[in-house]
Amino acid sequence: MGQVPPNKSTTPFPPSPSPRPALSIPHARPLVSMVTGGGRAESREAGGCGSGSTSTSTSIERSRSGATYGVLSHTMPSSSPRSSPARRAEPGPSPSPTPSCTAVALRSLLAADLQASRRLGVCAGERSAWGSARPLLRLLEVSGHGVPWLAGTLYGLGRSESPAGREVLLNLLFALVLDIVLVAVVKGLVRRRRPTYNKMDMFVTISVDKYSFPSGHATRAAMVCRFVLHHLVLAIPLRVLVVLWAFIVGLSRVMLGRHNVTDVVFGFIMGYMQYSLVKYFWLSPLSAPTLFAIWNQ
Ligand SMILES: CC(C)=CCC/C(C)=C/COP(=O)(O)O
Repeated sequence: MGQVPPNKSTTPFPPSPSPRPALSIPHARPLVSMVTGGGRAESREAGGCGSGSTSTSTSIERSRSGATYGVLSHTMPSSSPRSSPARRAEPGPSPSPTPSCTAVALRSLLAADLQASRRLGVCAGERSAWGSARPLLRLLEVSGHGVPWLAGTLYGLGRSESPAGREVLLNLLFALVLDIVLVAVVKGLVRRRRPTYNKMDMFVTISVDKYSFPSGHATRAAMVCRFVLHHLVLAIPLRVLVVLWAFIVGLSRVMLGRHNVTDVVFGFIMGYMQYSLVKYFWLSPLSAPTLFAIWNQ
C-alpha cells in the first residue's frame, strides 16, 4: 500500500547499535528463517517450539551499517552428540536451548507488527501513497503533543476562578507531567528505535523521543480521553468525538511512520492505566492542602 522505503528495522526491539556480527553456530543448518526486512515476514519452519529432536537457537542479526535487522534461527542437526563419537570428541559450543513457545509466538507477533506497521505507514513521506494527507496528520500530532496540553492546562489554571475547576486542572497538570516522566522512563529502558522510514521532523522532542516504545501520543491521548470523559459533562456526540480523537491520534502515529502498531497499542494501555494512577493519587485540598494553599494565594 505505502510507497515507503523498505523497513530496515526488523529486529523486534533492536538493541542500541552495536557492530556485533550475527552469532554463528558451527554445523548449524539454517532451517527456520524469519526475516522481516522490507516489511516482509517469512517463516519456513520444520518442527515446533520447545520439543522435538532438533535444537533451534536464535540469533539477532544486524548489519554493521545498522541497516538490516533480522531474526535468524538455526537448527542443529538432529543427530545428537552421543550418536557420533567423532563429534563427542570435538570441542565446541553446547547446543543452545530450544526457544519456548512464548518466545516463538512473541517473535511472530513482532514480525507481524513490523509488517503491518509498514503497510499502514502510508503517510510516512510526502511521496508515500497517502503523502498528501501528511500535513493533516501532522496537525493531529500537534493536537496530542505534550506542549499544547501543558500550555493549555497552565493557561486554564491561571484563568480559572472556581476551586472545583482549579482542582481538576491541577490534577490534569499532574497527569500530563506524570505521563511525560513515565513514557520517558519506559522509552529509556526499552530503547526500541523508531521505524527507519520515519522522518524525524517531529514538533518539539526530548532526547528519549528517538525511541518509539511506547508512543507518548498514544499514552497521552488515552489518558486525557479518560480524564475528560470522567471530569467534563459532555453530550454523547462530544464524548464519541473525544474517543475518536484519541483513536485517530494513535492510528496517525503509525500512518506517519513514527511508530509500529505495538508501540501505539501498548501506549493506549499504558495511558489508560495512568489515569487510574491519577485517580488513585487525586490531589484535593484535603490530600494536598499545601499545594492548594500555594495555588490559591
Ligand atoms: C517536549 C514535551 C513536553 C513532550 C514530548 C512530546 C513528544 C514529542 C512525545 C513523543 O510522542 P511519540 O512517542 O508518540 O512520538
